[in-house]
Amino acid sequence: MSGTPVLRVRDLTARIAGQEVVHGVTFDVPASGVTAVLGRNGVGKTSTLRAVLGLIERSGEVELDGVRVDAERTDRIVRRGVGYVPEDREVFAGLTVAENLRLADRGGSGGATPERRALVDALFPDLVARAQQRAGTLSGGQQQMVSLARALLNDNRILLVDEPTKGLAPRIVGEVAEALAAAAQTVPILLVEQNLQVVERLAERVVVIDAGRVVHTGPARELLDDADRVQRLLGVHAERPADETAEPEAAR
Ligand SMILES: Nc1ncnc2c1ncn2[C@@H]1O[C@H](COP(=O)(O)OP(=O)(O)OP(=O)(O)O)[C@@H](O)[C@H]1O
Repeated sequence: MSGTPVLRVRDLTARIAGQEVVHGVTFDVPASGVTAVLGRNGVGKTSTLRAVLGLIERSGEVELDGVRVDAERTDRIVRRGVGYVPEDREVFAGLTVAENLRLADRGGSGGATPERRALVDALFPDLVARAQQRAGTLSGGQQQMVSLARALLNDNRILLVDEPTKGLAPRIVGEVAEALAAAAQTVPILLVEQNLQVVERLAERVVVIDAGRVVHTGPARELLDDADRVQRLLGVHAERPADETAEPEAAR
């Protein structure tokens, strides 16, 4: 891998309610593009993201742009420029789209600038049209766009995006993937994703986790081209986009 990684994770261990769920994971995230975190259900992908953010008890080393942040509180890590798009989207259902975005603005030098607002408006024209609509009345895909837009408003060094296409209809999965691809032109993304077509579309590199441990890292293409290894590591068959009969959800 060339260049200094934006995120270096070394021997990261995480606990939930005293029980260890991530057992010493080590990986790097390059300073550009999309790095996908793959693995079967319940292997510790979400917990790894949450441990990086300090949302759950953890030990080990986390470096952001060469600076150790593993002893810092979540709010400090976020202010250093780590954006989080959680699995459940977590939009404020009773607030409008515009209010959701306004609340997400971190302010100060890392907050929304006119340029960043323009970028978000260009990426999500549907949200501009629905600025006064309550977020709770949006579709799942639109709520995902709000969640992504909130993270993109701020000046982040990296985005941690957790299963953004989960539960979405195939057409909407494509739209979310397009938005992520455009976002990845502006900020490196660490993406938890189970849909291998989306991984193939977006990711340059993969980190595969099994039972709380990293079992494979490397170029996405190399893994996805190796059906036996995909089956062994992920327990699924790699569905190729060219395969018109493939049901995206079948890859989960
Ligand atoms: N709040 C919790 N309390 C207790 N155990 C939890 C909690 N959240 C997660 N776990 C356990 O931690 C382990 C890792 O879960 P995690 O959500 O990180 O996995 P994951 O790979 O992201 O799974 P999924 O693909 O299902 O989202 C699992 O065994 C899970 O049961």
